[in-house]
Amino acid sequence: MTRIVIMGGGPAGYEAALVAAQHGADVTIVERDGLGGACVLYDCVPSKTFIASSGALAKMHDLGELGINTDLADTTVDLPTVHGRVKGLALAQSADIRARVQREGVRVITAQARFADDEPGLATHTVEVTHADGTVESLSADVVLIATGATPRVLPGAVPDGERILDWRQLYDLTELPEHLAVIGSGVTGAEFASAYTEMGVKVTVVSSRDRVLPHEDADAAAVLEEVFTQRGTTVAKQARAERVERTEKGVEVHLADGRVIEASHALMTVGSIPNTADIGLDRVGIEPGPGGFIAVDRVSRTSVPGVYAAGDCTGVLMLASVASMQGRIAMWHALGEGVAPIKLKTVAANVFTHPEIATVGISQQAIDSGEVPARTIMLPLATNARAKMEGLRRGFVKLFCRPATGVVVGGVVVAPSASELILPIALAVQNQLTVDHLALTFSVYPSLSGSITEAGRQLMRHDDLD
Ligand SMILES: Cc1cc2nc3c(=O)[nH]c(=O)nc-3n(C[C@H](O)[C@H](O)[C@H](O)COP(=O)(O)OP(=O)(O)OC[C@H]3O[C@@H](n4cnc5c(N)ncnc54)[C@H](O)[C@@H]3O)c2cc1C
Ligand SMILES: NC(=O)c1ccc[n+]([C@@H]2O[C@H](COP(=O)([O-])OP(=O)(O)OC[C@H]3O[C@@H](n4cnc5c(N)ncnc54)[C@H](O)[C@@H]3O)[C@@H](O)[C@H]2O)c1
Repeated sequence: MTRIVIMGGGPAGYEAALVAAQHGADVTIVERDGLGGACVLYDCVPSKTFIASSGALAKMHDLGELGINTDLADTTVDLPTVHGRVKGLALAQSADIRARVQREGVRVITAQARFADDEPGLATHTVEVTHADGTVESLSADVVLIATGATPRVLPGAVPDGERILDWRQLYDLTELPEHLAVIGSGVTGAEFASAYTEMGVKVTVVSSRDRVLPHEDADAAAVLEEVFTQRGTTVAKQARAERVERTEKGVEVHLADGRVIEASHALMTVGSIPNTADIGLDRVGIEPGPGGFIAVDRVSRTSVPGVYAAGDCTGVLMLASVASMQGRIAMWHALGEGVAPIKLKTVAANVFTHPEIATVGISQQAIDSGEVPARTIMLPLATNARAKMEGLRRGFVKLFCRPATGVVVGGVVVAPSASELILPIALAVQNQLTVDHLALTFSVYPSLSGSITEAGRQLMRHDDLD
């Protein structure tokens, strides 16, 4: 029986464990915290639960237009209940995952894991496991999966103190909403929290080191979000690199590299994550971490060392829970000799959970505009969609991209309140190489937002294509 040890019990680790157990391997997960990993306990799940509450408030802002009068001044946020719900759901989901993997026969050890091979190049690997009480156990493995995830990056001049200078994992310990939150970093994490706290009625200033929010996302989508921010009174400081954050009597001062100073009551640091690869004994197996400490893997999650695989955020390959899970499963299928297709990153669907949401799949507009990928494109504003008008939605759009000659769908973007749900038909088309004709001829419900997707397909149909 193949002995598999998995370091880390996040989506990469636990999904891998389920696959390996299903294929009859002897599987152990070593997780120092709780199953579900940082994803379930501190990052993805808590943030989306918090956003569910802020989203409920966001909807109330727009009710007046639909003829429903609400007194927003009378609406209050019961923060202990919101935070209690965030933490409770995370713990419950972690417990569910633990029960599920244990039901499948996986051994779960709550401890810190590191490689302890006597020398690199051995066929059997040794994983040393240190329990909280200091006792040490040694595990032999034919295959090891490194799935240790990542941790918030700390700027030396802005070390989180859990009171005024916070990382996103400390937010749910606040007893009151911040009066004025400076969000440092405008990547996906920063944008999501800036949007959520804005909806919660908090004054927010986003500190973006670039010329816009969401520098890695679709530029038109980012522009919509900036419009919403402006409308709701959220400020975006652009070309603003935070050098340090100092505590003052009343709150914090964010000192920017160009000399500007932003005052706020709290600072939320969202300046990225670093992989948890520094203290896991990589040198004992002969793995040299790449730039930033990430572990290089191929498309079936192999590292440079036989018998050692890596998956998830510690590899730096699209830091998404869905990608981590798929990398973990692929590693196990490969290790156990099952037929496996290498991961295809061009088909990954992702969503930014702002209001409105921004969902993307496949080739980006930027790759098309730069000439890297030839494609025909269409952008339909939601304002032209009958259902959107009924719902009072003025912002947002559907973009669809297809190959010039064949009409095969290669990507798309949806900006809408439920973009995370609406992106699926486009993702299905990209994954299965469907054409714009397939979308065009599909019945969508009338009236519906998804009607804009089939309409985009119709507008990209070209019978006179000679290329
Ligand atoms: C605020 C935020 C929101 C996000 N929202 C989304 C989202 O909506 N959708 C999405 O797809 N992705 C989201 N992500 C990304 C997603 O959380 C990560 O991609 C995902 O957690 C990666 O899973 P993983 O298994 O690689 O690592 P993790 O979830 O980080 O799990 C790794 C686990 O390994 C443990 N570990 C580390 N070292 C050791 C060791 N030596 N021994 C034992 N255990 C160890 C850690 O304690 C941790 O529990 C979000 C990220 C952030 C920061
Ligand atoms: N909804 C989701 O799926 C979701 C949510 C959150 C995060 N994630 C994923 O997690 C990964 C990390 O995202 P992230 O947003 O946490 O990190 P990131 O690295 O993508 O963004 C951090 C941003 O902070 C900026 N920055 C760094 N130092 C700065 C400074 N001193 N001053 C001002 N700005 C500074 C960087 O330029 C960058 O734009 C991404 O791959 C993302 O897709 C996904």
